Amino acid sequence: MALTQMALDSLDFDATVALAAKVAPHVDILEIGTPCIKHNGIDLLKTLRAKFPNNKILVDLKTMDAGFYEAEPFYKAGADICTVLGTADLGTIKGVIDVANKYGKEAQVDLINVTDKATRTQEAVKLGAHIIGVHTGLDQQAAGGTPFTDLALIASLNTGVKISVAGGVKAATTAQVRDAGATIIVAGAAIYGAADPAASAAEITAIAHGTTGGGVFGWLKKLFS
Ligand SMILES: O=C([C@H](O)CO)[C@H](O)[C@H](O)COP(=O)(O)O
Repeated sequence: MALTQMALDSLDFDATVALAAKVAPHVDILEIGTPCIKHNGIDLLKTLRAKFPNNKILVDLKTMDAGFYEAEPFYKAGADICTVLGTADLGTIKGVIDVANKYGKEAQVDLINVTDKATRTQEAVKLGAHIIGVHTGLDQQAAGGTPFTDLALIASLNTGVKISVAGGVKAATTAQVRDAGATIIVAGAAIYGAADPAASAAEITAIAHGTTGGGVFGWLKKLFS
């Protein structure tokens, strides 16, 4: 069983709110992606927080400095999770963890572009990170990257801390990611690029939650639908 997170990566405020309305009933967490939060700012978080009280909201700040100072307004405005870059100084990572704890929320350390992912994960866990983010970014995906090898490495550490996985995950790979140890499965393009985003989100969540197989079962279901 893993939770699902839908990455809202549009730059358009109204289109983001409209897409969130379609997918919110079918996912656990709404993510305001980095380009989206940079373009639209904290007002978008306030709008989504008010409209979707039943979803957790992750704000993908990818903070690189001034962790406590940068993340605090977002937790105050209703974010459940903010991200901080694993490449940042340990003091920055600690700042986001500290402010998350101040508000009873969670901090996610994103391993994108971290060279020694095992060591940084252990350091982040020691600082009290709530979630480790295994992440193959959009540019890395364009060069053929996938998150599977990194996921196997981080899962093998058995830290006991939640693992979020992002990087081109789709319905066909959700079961693989779930079974490899993901606690949170992120999907962006697979949902917003689908003809029916709500149906795509529901399919991915059913597999992540384990209420449908996604493997042979999912394949047979598709064959006969
Ligand atoms: O975090 C992301 C990226 O860095 C831009 O903010 C994406 O939201 C994340 O990669 C999930 O999107 P997909 O890879 O399209 O599933």
